[in-house]
Amino acid sequence: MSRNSKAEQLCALCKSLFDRGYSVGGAGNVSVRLEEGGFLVTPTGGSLGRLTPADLAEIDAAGQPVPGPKPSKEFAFHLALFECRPEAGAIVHLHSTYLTALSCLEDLPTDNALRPFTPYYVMRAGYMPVIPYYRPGASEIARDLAAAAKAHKVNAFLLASHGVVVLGKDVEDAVNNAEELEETARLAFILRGEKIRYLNEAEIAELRAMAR
Ligand SMILES: O=C(CO)COP(=O)(O)O
Ligand SMILES: [Zn+2]
Repeated sequence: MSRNSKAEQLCALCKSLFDRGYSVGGAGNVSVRLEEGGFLVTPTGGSLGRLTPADLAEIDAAGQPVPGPKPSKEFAFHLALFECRPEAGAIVHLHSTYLTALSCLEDLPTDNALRPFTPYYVMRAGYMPVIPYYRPGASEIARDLAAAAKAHKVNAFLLASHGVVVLGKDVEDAVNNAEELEETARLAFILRGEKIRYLNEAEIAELRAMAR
């Protein structure tokens, strides 16, 4: 897909996320890998609901911002993930309500924030390791995400007390993964206190094989 089509698609899907309440205020950022090298990233501080291609920031293949709109303060973690996960074509970071609520729970298991109880969570995310809390924009987020992305071949990471980071083959895939995860977190809260039938190891293994 050309740079212009990717820019148009990124803006359209950011608006779609904003319109449905997955992002509010200036929260969240989205990036896409360009075929010619480099990346487009949403600008810092702006709403995801009102972006045009001219508002997008560009990072060159060497990881340096191209003169123009200032990239998200989280672009370092987007780059770190693109570097260690060459199959990822896009990254979505959201403060969506239920995933962020989940990220605020004390004593989350660091290897996986959500034990699987539906198949699409396993197929789209795998599971969801937790990165400790750091202030937004801190370089430690990039460091810890890179380490986690090397150790766990999954598409989603929960940033403690902050939000979620989701990978996908392209922007559409990353957005679909993020939507599925938010819905899974919502279900987890709806089911709190209920006796949940979790998927068993054989069921999870079958789903992981399908997702490959
Ligand atoms: O979600 C955010 C920080 O974690 C938003 O920051 P940016 O506006 O710089 O992308
Ligand atoms: Zn954030």
